[in-house]
Amino acid sequence: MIRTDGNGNSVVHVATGEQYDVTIGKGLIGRVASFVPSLEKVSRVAVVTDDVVEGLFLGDVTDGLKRAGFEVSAFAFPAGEPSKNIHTFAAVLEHLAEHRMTRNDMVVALGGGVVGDVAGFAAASYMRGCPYVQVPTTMLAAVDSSVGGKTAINLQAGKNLAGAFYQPSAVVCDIDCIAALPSGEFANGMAESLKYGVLCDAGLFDDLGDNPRDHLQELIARCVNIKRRYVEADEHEGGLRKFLNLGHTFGHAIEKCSGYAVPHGSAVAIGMVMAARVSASRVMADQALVDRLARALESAGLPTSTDIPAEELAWAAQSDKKRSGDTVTFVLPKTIGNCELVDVGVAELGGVFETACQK
Ligand SMILES: NC(=O)c1ccc[n+]([C@@H]2O[C@H](COP(=O)([O-])OP(=O)(O)OC[C@H]3O[C@@H](n4cnc5c(N)ncnc54)[C@H](O)[C@@H]3O)[C@@H](O)[C@H]2O)c1
Ligand SMILES: O=C(O)C(=O)C[C@@H](O)[C@H](O)[C@H](O)COP(=O)(O)O
Ligand SMILES: [Zn+2]
Repeated sequence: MIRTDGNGNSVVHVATGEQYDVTIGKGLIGRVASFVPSLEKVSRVAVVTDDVVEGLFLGDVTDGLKRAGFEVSAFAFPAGEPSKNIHTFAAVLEHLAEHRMTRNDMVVALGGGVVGDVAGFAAASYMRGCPYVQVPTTMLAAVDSSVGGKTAINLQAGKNLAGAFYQPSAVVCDIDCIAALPSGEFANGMAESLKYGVLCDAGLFDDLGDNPRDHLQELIARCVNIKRRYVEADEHEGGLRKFLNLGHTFGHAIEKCSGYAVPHGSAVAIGMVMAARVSASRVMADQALVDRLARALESAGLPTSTDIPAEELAWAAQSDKKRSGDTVTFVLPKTIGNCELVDVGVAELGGVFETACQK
């Protein structure tokens, strides 16, 4: 459910084991503390960010936290997916220890999905878990990565191979930050937003095509509310939550094989079109679905194909986390608004990727 608070912010309550609110509105960046419950035991706050977001919003966030009475430290690492590794993770942990953070003190993840995943995993691990707050500044982080408690880093073998399920204490999304995003980064967030439409909401899929930057608060709240439903029903991904991986088995392989030159949102966009092609080849969907999905993604400024050879992608997909024994789970769209989980044998992966890559 989406409610509106007294100040016009949209609020989505996430009722996982640890419950929290996602608050979406204007001008929130300097008031993060006012959206976090139970702060009485917190005295120190460590803001983790990247070196692009540092120059944009770190001052506002730290000033607000200091005004609220906290001792504040900051740690910024180089922006981008290549930083989502064990060295950055270790450096964040060392920062928390050097600043004498206790298990009651709080981490603030200020930035996009990379910051959220690394800082969230550090919060999950530091002293076996300290509270953290997600402050998403990209569209992708606003609609997806800041909600649901998946945290992770990449290993040499692939994407998100080490991590934890660890819910934040609050998510505070200032749409003024999202409005300031360059178009390429906004587009990456549109891929995950359109994903929700393909999964379960054809109306959202259409509405996202209608000048989304003019309706940011409403659209972000609708996306978060959809993610909430999957996460509440299946917090640790035993079944239903697997649907949120639409486009990701292909997408993670594209990211890895490109040396992370293809950003996550763009890889998911290509991956969703690949999934639709595989659906069509199995007569689960028609070609019109492939074309409609590709058109929507292209209109949002996203790529829909890659030149990486199918066999390289199939090889990378074998180390995907969604592999279980000798099968890999794919999410295949049937219509806009309806998808199915399909297990594919590892021996069939080559053929699936050949089909997926046919333009
Ligand atoms: N945990 C989850 O559930 C989940 C879900 C989806 C994606 N992810 C992960 O999220 C990551 C992708 O996140 P992303 O797309 O936000 O990438 P990102 O964190 O790398 O951010 C993209 C770029 O935008 C910059 N930036 C951030 N906010 C900005 C702003 N307001 N204005 C200008 N520049 C800004 C960043 O510095 C960075 O250079 C991937 O690692 C992906 O695996 C996780
Ligand atoms: O929250 C989820 O569940 C998701 O799958 C959201 C995805 O968009 C996200 O990219 C996630 O990190 C992928 O999950 P993974 O378990 O395959 O790493
Ligand atoms: Zn994703």
